[in-house]
Amino acid sequence: MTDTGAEFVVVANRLPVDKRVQPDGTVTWKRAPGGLVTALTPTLATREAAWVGWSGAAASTSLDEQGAPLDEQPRVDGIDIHSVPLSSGEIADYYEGFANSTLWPLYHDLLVEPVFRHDWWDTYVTVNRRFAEATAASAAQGATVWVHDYQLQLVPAMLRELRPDVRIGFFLHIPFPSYELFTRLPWRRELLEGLLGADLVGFHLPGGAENFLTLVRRVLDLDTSRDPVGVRDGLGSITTGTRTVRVGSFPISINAADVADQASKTLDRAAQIRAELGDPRTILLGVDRLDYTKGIDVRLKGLEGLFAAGRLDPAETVFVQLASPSREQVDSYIAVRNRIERSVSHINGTYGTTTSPPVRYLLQPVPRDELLAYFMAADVVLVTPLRDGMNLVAKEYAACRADHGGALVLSEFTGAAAELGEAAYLLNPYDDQNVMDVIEAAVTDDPTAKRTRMAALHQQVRDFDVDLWANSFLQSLAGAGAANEEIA
Ligand SMILES: O=P(O)(O)OC[C@H]1O[C@H](O[C@H]2O[C@H](CO)[C@@H](O)[C@H](O)[C@H]2O)[C@H](O)[C@@H](O)[C@@H]1O
Ligand SMILES: Nc1ccn([C@@H]2O[C@H](COP(=O)(O)OP(=O)(O)O)[C@@H](O)[C@H]2O)c(=O)n1
Repeated sequence: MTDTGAEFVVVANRLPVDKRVQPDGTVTWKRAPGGLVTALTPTLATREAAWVGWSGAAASTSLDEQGAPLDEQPRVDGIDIHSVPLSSGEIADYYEGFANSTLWPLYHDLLVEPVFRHDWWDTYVTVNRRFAEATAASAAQGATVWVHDYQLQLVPAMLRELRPDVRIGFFLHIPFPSYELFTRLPWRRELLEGLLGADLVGFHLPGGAENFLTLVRRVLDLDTSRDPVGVRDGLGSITTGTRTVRVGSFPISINAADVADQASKTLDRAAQIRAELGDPRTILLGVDRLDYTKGIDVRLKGLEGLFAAGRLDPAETVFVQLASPSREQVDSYIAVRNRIERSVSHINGTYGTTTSPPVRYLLQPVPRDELLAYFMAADVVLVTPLRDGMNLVAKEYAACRADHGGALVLSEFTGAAAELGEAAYLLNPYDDQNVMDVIEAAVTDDPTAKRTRMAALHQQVRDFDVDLWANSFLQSLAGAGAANEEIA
């Protein structure tokens, strides 16, 4: 960062770097691979950029050899990192509590009962203020600030108060609920007012944008546009005081060319995986954070039903579930893990042999290359969420399969279904029969029909990639910010 601050600032709950504290107390920071940092790499590379976020660990009080606090503001790969410290109590109340036990289930259609606690809300306000203050301190005069996701919905208004000169964009990565669900929140006004500090509020889908416009109109009694919101176009608008807040739909994507290129280098490993799994006729694959929204139990139940009915042969089928541990202290995550593990062991106990269990389940992070090799080995990838903002796994699989092999089973309740729904094998995860029918069709369908579908999926993700997402959001933000600055 220059003395006067960064011209482009990303604010997200997570930092794009991993902090490692060695036994001798030395600290190193390494770039962490992740969707958001990959998405923003080209933008970050062309400007003086900063990233404000949390390291993922409780704040340490470690000191260096001279007794000074360890550096929490390193520069990594040209990005100024501003680490926002959280105590273990704040992690419990802000991250595990309000973000992931209140907002996450509420915004994901009440898949589990949200918990409403005023003490969690108070910590959410405190932590959002800390993020806003760190951002205000790191942004140059007139900078562009892009705030991300449900953990930080109060930051836009807090930042606007501290720094009226900056352009503020906000993007929500998860679904945005209807009036009926959102208004359960005791803090509904505060959250909407928090978001209205932005010049542009973005969602994956037009439906989320339209829910937001309705809520602002009905809860805050503000004037809003009423026309349908388009994709990357046809923005909605809200008039608040002297400013206009623009509202839009910007479906996130991936760097498809890069994923295809990396995947093409994993073919030997993919063949080896197939052999290690016993060279079955069909390899089915699931790749998810272990989250109750992802419908891992839905696909296990579908598979069990197909084995039980003799529609799939467990001796010729292997289902690999790669699950990465997530939010492990939260009760609903502990419960879904127990459900999944019971189901895996029931299926293997009933339909397996001692040498060939039909389900292979891993609960640990998998290196990127290995993950891509699994995508190349899979005959069918099962993406079966009960609700999901986008789902990048579906897009990554489509990007990998430049060979037009494989098949994608995709839940209607993902954001990705809006773009991939025509060529994927689309299912309703709430309909047991449909889940079985669609998985069976994806396994047994005519190979030419499958190749046609995969060719269309691959082309879709190549045409609508992550640069388009970032550029279209930032262009709309520039327009919205400039219009507000003219009025001011
Ligand atoms: O940071 P965590 O608590 O470990 O959770 C990981 C991320 O999960 C969520 O991802 C969402 O964003 C994806 C990209 O837009 C989208 O494809 C997916 O549907 C969403 O669930 C969350 O929104 C992030 O903030 C978390 O960092
Ligand atoms: N075992 C796993 C599971 C997911 N992932 C990655 O985590 C990301 C998940 O993104 P997503 O949009 O599908 O879902 P969220 O976990 O962001 O809700 C993808 O980039 C996956 O490739 C992984 O690296 N290892």
